[in-house]
Amino acid sequence: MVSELDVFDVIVIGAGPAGENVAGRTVAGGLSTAVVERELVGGECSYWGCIPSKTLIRPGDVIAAAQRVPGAAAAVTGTIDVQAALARRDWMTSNWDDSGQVPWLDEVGITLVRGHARLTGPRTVQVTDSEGVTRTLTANRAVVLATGTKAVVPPIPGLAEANAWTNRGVTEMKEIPHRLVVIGGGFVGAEMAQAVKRLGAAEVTVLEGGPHLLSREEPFAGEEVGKAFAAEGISVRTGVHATAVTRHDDGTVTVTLDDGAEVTADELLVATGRKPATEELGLDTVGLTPGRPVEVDEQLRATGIAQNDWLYAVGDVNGLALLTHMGKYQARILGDVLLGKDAKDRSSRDVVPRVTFTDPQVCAVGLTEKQARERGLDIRVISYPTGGVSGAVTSGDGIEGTSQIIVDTAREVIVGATFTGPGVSELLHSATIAISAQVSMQDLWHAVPSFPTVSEVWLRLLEAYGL
Ligand SMILES: Cc1cc2nc3c(=O)[nH]c(=O)nc-3n(C[C@H](O)[C@H](O)[C@H](O)COP(=O)(O)OP(=O)(O)OC[C@H]3O[C@@H](n4cnc5c(N)ncnc54)[C@H](O)[C@@H]3O)c2cc1C
Ligand SMILES: NC(=O)c1ccc[n+]([C@@H]2O[C@H](COP(=O)([O-])OP(=O)(O)OC[C@H]3O[C@@H](n4cnc5c(N)ncnc54)[C@H](O)[C@@H]3O)[C@@H](O)[C@H]2O)c1
Repeated sequence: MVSELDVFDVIVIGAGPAGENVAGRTVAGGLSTAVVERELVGGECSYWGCIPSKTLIRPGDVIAAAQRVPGAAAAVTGTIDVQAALARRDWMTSNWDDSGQVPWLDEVGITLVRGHARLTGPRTVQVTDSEGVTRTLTANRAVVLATGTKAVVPPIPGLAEANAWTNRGVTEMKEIPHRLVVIGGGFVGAEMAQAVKRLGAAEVTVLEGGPHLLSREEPFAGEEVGKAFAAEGISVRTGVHATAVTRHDDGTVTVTLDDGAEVTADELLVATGRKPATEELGLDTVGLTPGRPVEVDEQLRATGIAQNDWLYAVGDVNGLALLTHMGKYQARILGDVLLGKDAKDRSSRDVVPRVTFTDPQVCAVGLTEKQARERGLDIRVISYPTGGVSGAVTSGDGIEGTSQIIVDTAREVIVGATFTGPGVSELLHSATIAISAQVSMQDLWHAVPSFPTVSEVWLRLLEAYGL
């Protein structure tokens, strides 16, 4: 018999940023809501993603910024206090303890159920706790999958036995390795390679299969980051593939490459992408395929199930945009959908803002040039050096980078933008607004950037467009 205590309007599986935000919205709208979490409330972002990675990047970034300013540079003479930097990371992750996040759930009235959840059929979720005790929950209105992703570990011989770091190992590190080798030069690999080097590693080598770092972004962005990495002694090898990994008895690890070269280090970070956490979720019981992302429509409703009015997916698990802010956006939209409002996701496919927190930063939103051309859009690509405006020069010496917009000439609106340069992340939201609201080039001309700010690149880009 089903206990009334186990029946909710909404059951959310996963208490990461996406799951927490759906639950916050539905409970505020009067729907009884349970969240099931098998690890820590807060998810990957709080403990092994955004928060510890950005905290570990910050000390090196601050020093680099000061070193670009004559006068201030002279004041930066010491080395980073690594123990203090790691202690701050520990504080930022609450020592991987979620007791600080749980009271919010209680305060707003969300029921937290600890354990591993799996679907057992439409609207039913079985939860198994750490003692093996199971409980079956039933949802009157919706089950929301918000289970996130896990690191992909490619099938390279020896890798599974090499005790390599994924994002978890590197964000939890207790000391800085003397030598680090990184497989994969995407978001995680690039950010963490530079963080570890700046925290004091003697040698960092990034092995990237594609032609340049940050393969999802404009090619110039990855090339500029690669150039900056070379200048600070981070070795980048592109177009290479690992064929074997060996962990030796002395603790060192060797990666053998397809060109016969070998790289030996003290730690190995695997940063080759993510896979959806849907393998043990009971997707097969509702006609979906385990291990695949849960594809959704514009209302975040899972597709591929007949007459689906109950199963939804938000955040990384739906594979649309693997970023915290996008998962939270989807959660807000879904909250409104479940409360009966006419809400739709307008941004997760084509208006996704993303920042790679390397130095230089790579900030982009919307389509890349390649994506725009693949869609057959008639475009003009306009670019201007980020360092070519007074606001960059007053910020320091050697501020370089590229600002680029992609204009759909038929509609005279921007469909993609990329800004590279040190500390330019705050520029990005201006482009996000322009793209999301489809502001015309003519109207942008009247949005005057302040002098002397780096935002003046907007003025130069519009002039280069012909305004
Ligand atoms: C190193 C690193 C740095 C990153 N930096 C950034 C950044 O700077 N900015 C940014 O926007 N994004 C960043 N990301 C991405 C960001 O972490 C993810 O997009 C975000 O965590 C996704 O949120 P989510 O709620 O969808 O999933 P998650 O945060 O993965 O949460 C899912 C939760 O579901 C739980 N769960 C899974 N399966 C079950 C189950 N069957 N039963 C019960 N519970 C379950 C998990 O334990 C987890 O707590 C980074 C990622 C990494 C790895
Ligand atoms: N600042 C941020 O917002 C931020 C930071 C970190 C992660 N994230 C999110 O997490 C996701 C995952 O990040 P990620 O870096 O793991 O994945 P990614 O997809 O960004 O990069 C993976 C890289 O590994 C390379 N690669 C794959 N297999 C390889 C192999 N066998 N050998 C060599 N190279 C190989 C790929 O070419 C690619 O460049 C990102 O897509 C992003 O959405 C965001």
